[in-house]
Amino acid sequence: MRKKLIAGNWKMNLNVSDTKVMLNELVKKDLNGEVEALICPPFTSLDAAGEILKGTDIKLGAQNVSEYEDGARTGEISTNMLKDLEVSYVIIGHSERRTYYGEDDEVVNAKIKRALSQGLKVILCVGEDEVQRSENKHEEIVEDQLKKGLADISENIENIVVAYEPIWAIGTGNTCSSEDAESMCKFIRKSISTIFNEEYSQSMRILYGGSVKPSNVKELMGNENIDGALVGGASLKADDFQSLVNFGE
Ligand SMILES: O=C[C@H](O)COP(=O)(O)O
Repeated sequence: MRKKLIAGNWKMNLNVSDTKVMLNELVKKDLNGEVEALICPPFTSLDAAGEILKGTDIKLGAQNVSEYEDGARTGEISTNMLKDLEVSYVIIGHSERRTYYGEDDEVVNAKIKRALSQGLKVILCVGEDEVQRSENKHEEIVEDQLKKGLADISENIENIVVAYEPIWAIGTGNTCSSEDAESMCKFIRKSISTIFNEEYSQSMRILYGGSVKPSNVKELMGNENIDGALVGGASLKADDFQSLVNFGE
């Protein structure tokens, strides 16, 4: 049985004071214990967030990590630094990193290898853009991202989560239909069985991301192959995040 995961990706939002206000409110709320809740704040808020989440069931994640060990890499953050702050998950290959910072599949693969080797859990993001979808190339694009991103990985594969995020649905309010999201998550599970094996593909969690909100989370989570959500905008407020974890209740 795959435990559902609701992950909040705050992106470049909420400074340290805002983080404290949001999380102090969130930790007082009743959250569905059957669902794993994860908050991924900006690097600058990880320490403060970790202090507040300590002793709760809400996990802490980062939005990016370097593929290199500690050393002369100005502006980068290492796995060692994340682990020091009790971070357990890291998002890798988000479309905003791929598009705005030129992260290609090779870099994504190196980051995943580094994170897994250090015992971090990875949320690998894949997804097609609007043109690729209109040309009916979405499966081909996603399969290619999975094959390249997960190439030559055999260590700690149970720590990989995949998030299907169609770029045209991110931050636009255009949610992918529940049927299309399920169809792509099912396709991803099939691809994973080819890359690794059938047994592992059945145990791996696959999330949907792109304009998930309290009003549509229940329908999306009712699908057989959708094991959670990676949520941007709707994860920034404690009430909304509670509602996401409680599937709209
Ligand atoms: O990582 C989260 C996704 O990019 C979705 O963002 P969104 O919920 O604001 O559409």
